[in-house]
Amino acid sequence: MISTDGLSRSFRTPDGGEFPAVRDIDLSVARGESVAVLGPNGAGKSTLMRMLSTLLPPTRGSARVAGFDVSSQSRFVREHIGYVGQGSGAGHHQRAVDELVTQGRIHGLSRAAARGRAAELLSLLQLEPLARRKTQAMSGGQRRRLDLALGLVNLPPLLFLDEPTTGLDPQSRGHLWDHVVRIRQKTGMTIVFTTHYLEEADHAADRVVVVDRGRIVADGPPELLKQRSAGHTVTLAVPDPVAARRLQALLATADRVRAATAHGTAVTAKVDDGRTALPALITAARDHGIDVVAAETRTPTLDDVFLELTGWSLREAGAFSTGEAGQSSGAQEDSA
Ligand SMILES: Nc1ncnc2c1ncn2[C@@H]1O[C@H](COP(=O)(O)OP(=O)(O)OP(=O)(O)O)[C@@H](O)[C@H]1O
Repeated sequence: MISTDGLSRSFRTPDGGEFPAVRDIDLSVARGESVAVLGPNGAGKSTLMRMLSTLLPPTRGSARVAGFDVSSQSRFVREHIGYVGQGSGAGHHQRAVDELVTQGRIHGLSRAAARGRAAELLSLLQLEPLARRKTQAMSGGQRRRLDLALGLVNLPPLLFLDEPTTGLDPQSRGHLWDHVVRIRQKTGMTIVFTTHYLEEADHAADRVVVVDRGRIVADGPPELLKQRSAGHTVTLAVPDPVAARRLQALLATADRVRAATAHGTAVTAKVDDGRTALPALITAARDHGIDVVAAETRTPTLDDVFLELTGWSLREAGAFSTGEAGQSSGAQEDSA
């Protein structure tokens, strides 16, 4: 369904230079797959999606989508895809049903067929009670559901969703994904979506492509990410940064520790079982004359997963915000 070869996109910088937003992407997506493109702000996710959906020409490399070249056959590509961009694409003055009918007409449906399609989609996305409501009077979650319906008007075999849940509360996010999963089960549609949220990728994707600084740094089923992040994270606070670096060096070679990172006066260690490791690590520190002033154990966050995959903390790589509990695990140069 999608096949790219060295797909790249650079942007001109104000000083006349070039900024490589997407670099040498070789990606292949099979018919019926659901693929999550995961990464921090500025990683290049939207740029990649916009190239694949013909909204932005590549500066190098090529891509075929639904059997057509995105550069030379963009019209045919567009006939085979749905695209739901970031933010609300829905207009602000029409009623929901009219938005859908207009979109159907744009896709070449007769008025009657467009009305029929609008009714089907309103039902599918449980928007029937809101059919006559103007979009500016809808909640964020309702508007995103309408956006999703708009992306489905031409019954595309391939749907692109660019951060479809940004700005929604957790309940509305879950609700929207339930719809996407159901539509996919019903239609067998191929779906490619971008997200910041590991749990969304886990819920709705067969495969996760992690993008960092314009490149693919990991590609595989969500289990791959979870396996990488299995276990616990133990954080020990010590009185000063020198003690933290000493403790990091000590823990980096300790039996139970898979990786250790120092950041300021905190040392974070990746372990299989935090409950048994925590007392042992505190004892090891004290045996070496390092005072531990505070300690905590927690399950890994997406930030930890990303750190393991890329050596970068998501929070440091961009203005990343998940709303999840948890702290940044440490600076790249401090990684053990
Ligand atoms: N039209 C543009 N002109 C100049 N730079 C751009 C343009 N579009 C994107 N960029 C830059 O390219 C990089 C990748 O941006 P992109 O929007 O693809 O990232 P993203 O992974 O989708 O981020 P986010 O999660 O914030 O949406 C960023 O550094 C961005 O500033």
